Amino acid sequence: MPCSASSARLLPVCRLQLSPPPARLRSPPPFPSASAASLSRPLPSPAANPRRTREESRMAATSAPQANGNGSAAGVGAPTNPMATALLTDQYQFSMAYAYWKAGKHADRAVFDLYFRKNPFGGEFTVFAGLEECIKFIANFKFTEHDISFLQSVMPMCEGAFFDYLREVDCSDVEVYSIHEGSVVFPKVPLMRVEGPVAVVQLLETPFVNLINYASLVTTNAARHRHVAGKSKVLLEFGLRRAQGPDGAISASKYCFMGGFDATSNVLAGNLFGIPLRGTHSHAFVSSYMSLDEIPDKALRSKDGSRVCQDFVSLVQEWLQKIQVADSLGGVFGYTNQSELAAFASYALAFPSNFLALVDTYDVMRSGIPNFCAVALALHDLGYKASGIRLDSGDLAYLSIEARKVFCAVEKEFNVPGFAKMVITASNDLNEETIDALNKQGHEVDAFGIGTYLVTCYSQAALGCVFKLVEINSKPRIKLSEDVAKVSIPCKKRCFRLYGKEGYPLVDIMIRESESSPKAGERILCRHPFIESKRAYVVPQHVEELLQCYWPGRSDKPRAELPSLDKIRNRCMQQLEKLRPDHIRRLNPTPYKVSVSAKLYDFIHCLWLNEAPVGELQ
Ligand SMILES: Nc1ncnc2c1ncn2[C@@H]1O[C@H](COP(=O)(O)OP(=O)(O)OP(=O)(O)O)[C@@H](O)[C@H]1O
Ligand SMILES: O=P(O)(O)OC[C@H]1O[C@H](OP(=O)(O)OP(=O)(O)O)[C@H](O)[C@@H]1O
Ligand SMILES: O=C(O)c1cccnc1
Ligand SMILES: [Mg+2]
Repeated sequence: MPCSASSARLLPVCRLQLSPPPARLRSPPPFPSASAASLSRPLPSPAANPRRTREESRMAATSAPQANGNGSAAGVGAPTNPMATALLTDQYQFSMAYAYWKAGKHADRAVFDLYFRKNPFGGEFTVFAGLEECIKFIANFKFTEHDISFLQSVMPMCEGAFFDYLREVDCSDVEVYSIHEGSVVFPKVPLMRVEGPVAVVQLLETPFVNLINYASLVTTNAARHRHVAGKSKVLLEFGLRRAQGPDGAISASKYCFMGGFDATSNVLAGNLFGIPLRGTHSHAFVSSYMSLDEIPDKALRSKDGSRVCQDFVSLVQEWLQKIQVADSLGGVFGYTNQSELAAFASYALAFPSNFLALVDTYDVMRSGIPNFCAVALALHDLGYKASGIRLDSGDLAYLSIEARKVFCAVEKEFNVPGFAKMVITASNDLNEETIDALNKQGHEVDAFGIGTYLVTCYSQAALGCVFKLVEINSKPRIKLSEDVAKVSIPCKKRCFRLYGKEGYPLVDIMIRESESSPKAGERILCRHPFIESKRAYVVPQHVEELLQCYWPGRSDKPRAELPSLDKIRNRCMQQLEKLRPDHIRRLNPTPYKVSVSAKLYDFIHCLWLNEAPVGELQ
């Protein structure tokens, strides 16, 4: 607890014994939960400063300068991060491009699959994100003269004509087929299939994997936090200060919103993507005040404008006295910290319609809560409705329950309808586990502010997406490994999600491009790609083709539109709701089935035998 020279005056003194102080993190006494209405309260309108709607943000991005005509023609705009340019790749991609070129192989038609091998966070689902940024990346893919000079300087061994070739390279002959962004996805199924001249697609490997990896990881993390918190809670992303640099922070804000968060504290993300902005205030604001004398203008006009209270601070003090002597509050509130009261009163004068106080700077129950109630009741006299409190330390279950008890008592004692439903926001190193623990203990938190664990994906550092060659010049290719999980699934494939009678997805199936699609009502054999004994007949009620054309290159396929962030978020929410609950539960979730057709199964194993040299025992 912070302490100043004048601590004797500042420290709250407890007159009567409060309910026993909690042993750290012990289970609290039970208390009825807040009504549904308090939990489903709509988000207050976003920050008052001019901000773009999500649609305007998209339009602005769409009109961003284009590096080449192709991107412009596609009208998809520039990547969010201006560092996402053609040089943002690993050096070995250029080495390979040169070797392909030297061998006259650079224009060979290659097909690569982008997929991951294992769901993150010990779960059995992943949310796919980052597609829009990949499409923006290829729409703008072009080497500038500056890039070419740099490449010449670092690859002096390469023939000059190679750089003339690079000057002409763009993604106009590349095709990208992708699962819709925001979809729930599973290991081994291609999230994207990228086709094109092998040298060019090879250059795309690193940036594509980079743009998908963290995006999908953090979206999944956000979706997991949403799942554990439940639909009715407000989730605020507070990670900017803790994220891995500005790009990590901006990406986190965008993708946490996609994964089900309601708002962010990150102002630039609000501006770029139209994500609702939310925020409270910090401890510094509270501790910057020393006394009530620091408030020069104490006047506050009533909400309806009909009258002016000349001394709002005195009104607050009157209310504090009433709280201190109120019988129904059990006379538990003694002397509160007056510098905290000054900070709250001052904040209320600045934001009378959105008053929210951080109540844990000195002592939550002995000072923060009564001071908050005094200011909130004074605001109520003038027709305003306070928003609530934020708890940022201590036992959040216990404190939220105790705070709610006080709000209920105040509502009754002073006949202030709605006071009991004051929003309680909690923050402080929250994550899936702590929210789960709070749920198990019982709590009265309405909104969670989550930073570090969410945006750094603390419990898993990377998703581990890979980009593997599956076909070249129409010849299927395979990558073998001692570890079966790492053997790639060859061939240009089409992928389908088969839904069962109850509307849940049953299994994803990959088939060779030449095979006919699975059809609703028709029985199909689904085989585990590598384990012979694992197979099942499925009669789907509904069949969904997963890979859609998002970048047609020179083909005449229609291009799927990139949806708005809101639409992607809705897709994510809906897909998670459609998934069988045992696939998303936290403890021992059931793996979702991923399969191949009988033909593809046979082909994989035939190619495997062909490519694997037969060992010889001596
Ligand atoms: N009832 C609870 N059950 C489980 N975990 C909780 C509960 N209440 C709080 N926590 C978590 O316990 C941890 C408390 O951390 P710590 O002891 O460092 O913080 P504090 O002392 O309360 O706050 P600070 O150090 O910021 O003053 C946080 O991660 C918080 O989210
Ligand atoms: O805890 P996180 O999930 O990362 O959420 C963000 C945190 O950032 C702020 O305080 P900060 O951590 O900067 O200071 P504090 O811990 O001393 O409050 C805020 O009060 C949260 O506690
Ligand atoms: O607005 C807040 O309360 C906030 C924002 C960022 C980090 N911690 C808290
Ligand atoms: Mg902290």
